[in-house]
Amino acid sequence: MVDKGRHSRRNGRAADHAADHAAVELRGVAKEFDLSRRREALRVLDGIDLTIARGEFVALLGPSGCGKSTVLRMIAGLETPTSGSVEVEGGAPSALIAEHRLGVAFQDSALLPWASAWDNIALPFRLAGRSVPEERIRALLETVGLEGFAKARPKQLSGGMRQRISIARSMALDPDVLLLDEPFGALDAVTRRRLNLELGGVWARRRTTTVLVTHDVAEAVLLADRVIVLTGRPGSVAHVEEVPAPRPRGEDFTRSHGFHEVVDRLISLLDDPSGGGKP
Ligand SMILES: Nc1ncnc2c1ncn2[C@@H]1O[C@H](COP(=O)(O)OP(=O)(O)OP(=O)(O)O)[C@@H](O)[C@H]1O
Repeated sequence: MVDKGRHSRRNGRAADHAADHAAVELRGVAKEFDLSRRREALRVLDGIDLTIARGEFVALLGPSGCGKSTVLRMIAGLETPTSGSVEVEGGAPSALIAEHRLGVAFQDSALLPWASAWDNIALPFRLAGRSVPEERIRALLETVGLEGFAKARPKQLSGGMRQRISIARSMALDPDVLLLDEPFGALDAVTRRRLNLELGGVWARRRTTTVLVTHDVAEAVLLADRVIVLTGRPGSVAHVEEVPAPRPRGEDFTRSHGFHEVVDRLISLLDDPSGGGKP
């Protein structure tokens, strides 16, 4: 079992101060991209307010291009907001990254092509200057169903298998905040559902604060405490859906009336041509 109190003990008063803060907080965030070919900047996001509590799992849904990945990239410190603020664990994302407390698995997460699955998953330990705990790497390979592929190089694996390595790698250091951008996108439906259930269990037990971008409404409802529907463009929060079921959730939840009711409501919101059914 993971000890979430370790940062409090390690960082003393700094952690006490951070305890006053949400895990992730976006306030009045807008994002514009300057495109040289256009006279006006492209306003991708506007007026995004989002507070994510410690241990909460939030899924971001919305039409293609509404800015979901941009939100995630700002939380990861890979983009800066044009206006507004983004705080992670009470500070700038860069502070969390420097302490190796942020895990990311993005669609395009590059694996080291010359390194084995094992070494790719072990990479965060090496980057953090820590010794590689063999048992942990073995357990992570097993969690993502790749126990027989420890020595395989990325090019010997399918796209879905590479994604699973990225997921395992993002979890390696047991981060405080986990950012996942369509991590299951290249998987077949059966493997996707199996991993949803299995990793959903792991994340719920560890209470890792998680932000997941997905196009799969059922996946969002199965995994998340809250589903945020963004509408475009510029992207803003159109709807917030609380999923009133304790995590971890099993297959019985996916067969329940409550699950299907929420999935149907979200699908009709996303289907609304007026732009995501603003309440
Ligand atoms: N670095 C960039 N430079 C210019 N435009 C960008 C950049 N990054 C994203 N955009 C634009 O911002 C908009 C939102 O992109 P983003 O990837 O955040 O959307 P998304 O909701 O995640 O889309 P999808 O669901 O298709 O992955 C798009 O119009 C995209 O072209």
